Amino acid sequence: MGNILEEIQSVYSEADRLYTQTQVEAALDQLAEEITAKLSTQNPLLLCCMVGGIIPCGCLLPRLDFPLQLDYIHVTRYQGNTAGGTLRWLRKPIIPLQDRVVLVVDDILDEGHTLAAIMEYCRGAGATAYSAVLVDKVRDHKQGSPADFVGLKTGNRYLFGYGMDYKEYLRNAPGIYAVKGL
Ligand SMILES: O=P(O)(O)OC[C@H]1O[C@H](OP(=O)(O)OP(=O)(O)O)[C@H](O)[C@@H]1O
Ligand code: HPA
Repeated sequence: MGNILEEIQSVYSEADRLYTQTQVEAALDQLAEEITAKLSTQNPLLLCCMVGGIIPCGCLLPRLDFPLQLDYIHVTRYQGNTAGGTLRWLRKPIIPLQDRVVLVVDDILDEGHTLAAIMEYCRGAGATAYSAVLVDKVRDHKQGSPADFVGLKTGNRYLFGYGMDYKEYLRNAPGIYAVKGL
């Protein structure tokens, strides 16, 4: 246990901070404005993608001052690793999606596999589905469509903070950071 905590501390202290907390909060304000303009009269169902979506979704909710419902979905392909693998479906939403406007909220769009699968699932269940991500990582090969609402863009580095983890730690880091060397 000692070793992992030392590793986390050293990753944190050596990381590059790409966006400060103030910058992320400003991006969340902007994201919420765009979502409000598009969905405030649509009685949307927000789907928080666990685990990383919990912070962006939790930050957005009080900024979305109109009627909406909240449920969550849990699909994972990184499982504490810094490279993605196969998708594992751990939890589907309980609230029916048929004929609903759904907004899927996640922390990051990276290779795109996770969001593409979730959007396909939502549309297959009869929803009109939109997506919102706090971070869109700019990279060559992306699966699926771009997100409908994007907070911030980054280069192709391994990130943590505001929901994004390094080995399941550092989701709570108050800013968006890139791991040194990754
Ligand atoms: O665009 P992709 O390359 O598919 O990666 C993006 C997904 O990866 C992360 O989830 P992860 O599987 O790590 O689960 P977590 O939310 O529990 O960290 C992140 O929260 C996104 O859902
Ligand atoms: O850069 C990342 N950081 C954390 N989790 C992720 N899931 C996909 N890409 C990332």
